[in-house]
Amino acid sequence: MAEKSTLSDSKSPPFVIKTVEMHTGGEPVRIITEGYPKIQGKTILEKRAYVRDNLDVFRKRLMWEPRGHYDMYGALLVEPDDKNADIGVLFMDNKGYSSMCGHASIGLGRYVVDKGIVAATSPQTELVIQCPTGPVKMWVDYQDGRSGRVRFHSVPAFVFALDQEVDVPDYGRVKVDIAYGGAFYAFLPDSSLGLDLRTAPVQAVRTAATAVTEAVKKAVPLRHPEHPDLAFFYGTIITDGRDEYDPTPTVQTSVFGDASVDRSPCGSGTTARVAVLHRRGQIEPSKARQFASGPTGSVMTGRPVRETKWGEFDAVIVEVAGNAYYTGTAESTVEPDDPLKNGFLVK
Ligand SMILES: O=C(O)[C@H]1NCC[C@@H]1O
Repeated sequence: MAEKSTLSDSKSPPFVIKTVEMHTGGEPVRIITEGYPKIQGKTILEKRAYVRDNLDVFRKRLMWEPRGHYDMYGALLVEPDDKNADIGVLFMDNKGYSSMCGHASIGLGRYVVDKGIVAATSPQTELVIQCPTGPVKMWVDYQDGRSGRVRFHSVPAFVFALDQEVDVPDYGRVKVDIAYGGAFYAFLPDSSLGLDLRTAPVQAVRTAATAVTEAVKKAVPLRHPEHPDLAFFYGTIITDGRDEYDPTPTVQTSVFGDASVDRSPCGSGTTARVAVLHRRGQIEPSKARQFASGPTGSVMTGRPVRETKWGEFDAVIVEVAGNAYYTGTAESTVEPDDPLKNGFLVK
């Protein structure tokens, strides 16, 4: 990387990182477009490990305050090593680097088309994004020179455990379903935590979901069909318990990373939840279900498309769709003598 764009602590100006800012259903997507140091590694998982082990200060500077905020989310474009992919992406949040992110992928779908990284075709443009979890195929609506709604098929989603019992301090013994939708999530209804998603303050949901996450992490060793690096537990999604098909949205709040609250319905979580609903016979390919975010009410749709296998797991390809919008651009800078230049979080 050119000296000029390093975020180094050396004397003068030089640090400038450019970003395009979007949101999907209210959840921020900070797309890093210029100024990141060179990322080493052949495979996308090697690149993810490289940024985690060598460049984490850049994540903190862009995700944390004062340039970001507690619940900020970012996407870093990288060279794909999958020859069928149009771009590669690493995801970042307040804690680290996830393996798949639906809301960010929806934003990226538009960005890739609008930037001309993939030539736009009407009525929709097809593209593939290589995520750490694997390839995500996308269709971006494109009409009259404008990109719009985005649909994606992530890697096969699978149920890891149904009705897994865990002891959650302060909440008691609860049953969770655990599923993979590009990342591992636990699901449980609000009623089993003594909450009502429609009225509970977001802080109460954040606290309860985080307690479940900690309990599941302690109690349940995960297995990923291909990579031990992907066998990490990402978050807990509290639902309104309305699992049986209904044309009105079912509400869910996803709490992931370091107790970050998703403003969107959570695309990877929706993928995982559809796998659970499919396993329980509660959703059909012909009837997409609407999933609404607890904090904002924004909606994504999800439906199972076809059954498949991934390693030892019965799996399903899930289609999720949603809308992302641009909110601006930014150039982030650092002054070497700023005592808070590396970012901070106020909890
Ligand atoms: O849409 C998603 O998949 C996510 N949103 C923030 C955390 C998850 O990755």
